[in-house]
Amino acid sequence: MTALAVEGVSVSFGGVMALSEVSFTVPEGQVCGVIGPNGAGKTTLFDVVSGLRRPRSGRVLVAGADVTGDSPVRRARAGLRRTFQRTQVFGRLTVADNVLSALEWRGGGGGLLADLTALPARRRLEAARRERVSEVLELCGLLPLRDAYAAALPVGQRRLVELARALADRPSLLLLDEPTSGLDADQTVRLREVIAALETTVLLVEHDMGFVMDTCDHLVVLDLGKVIAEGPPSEIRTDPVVRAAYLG
Ligand SMILES: Nc1ncnc2c1ncn2[C@@H]1O[C@H](COP(=O)(O)OP(=O)(O)OP(=O)(O)O)[C@@H](O)[C@H]1O
Repeated sequence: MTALAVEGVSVSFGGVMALSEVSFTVPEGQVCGVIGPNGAGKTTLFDVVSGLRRPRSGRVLVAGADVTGDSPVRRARAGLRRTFQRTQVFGRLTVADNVLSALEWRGGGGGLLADLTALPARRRLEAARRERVSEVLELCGLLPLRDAYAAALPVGQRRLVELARALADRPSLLLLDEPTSGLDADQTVRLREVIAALETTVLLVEHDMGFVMDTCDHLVVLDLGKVIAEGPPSEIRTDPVVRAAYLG
């Protein structure tokens, strides 16, 4: 099944075509990297897929459903999660509570009465949430830091907390914006392992070419708002058009 389809998407800012008739598809379970030089349109593409920006023309389909007119919140409810170039975590919450809060928004149902009486169903749900938090923290190598306040962490660890938050609810489509930025070498290896272990479809934008080549199944290369090449990393690495435009 196709997890994501971008069909003829164009975005312009004044006279600048940030995206021009961009089309590509990402099959379910694939890790797809979007690369390109500065100003190629990568962030704009992420904004269109996550719903922060409406394209002038074209469509975005998630799991076959046209979401072009849907808000970011609606897309999140449909299973899309995104991390940002600048990390977004709750500094005053612990690492564990950051992840727990990413699970909270569905609510446990039953309202105040259920809270007060701690109905068995409510307790089971709470236990399942806590278990999921531990699972995700372990996956991201954050278990030893579960009680640390996020604000006290260096940027690399905060980035992993943001990733853990994005993974908590088992997203169907995960968008990662510059995920290695701020990570040290060990954390970068951990990130690669986490992504490899996921069954989720991933779309990522990244400047670290070594990481991209090792992590992605498929690459889409943008230059000046246009797709100039796409294919597996081994082909992209040697593509003369890509080398001329980007890799040098
Ligand atoms: N809000 C905006 N207003 C005007 N022009 C914009 C805006 N956002 C992006 N652009 C322009 O659109 C083009 C694509 O920008 P975009 O940020 O999507 O590229 P990028 O590939 O993410 O670049 P980088 O790698 O530097 O983050 C650029 O020419 C940029 O100057």
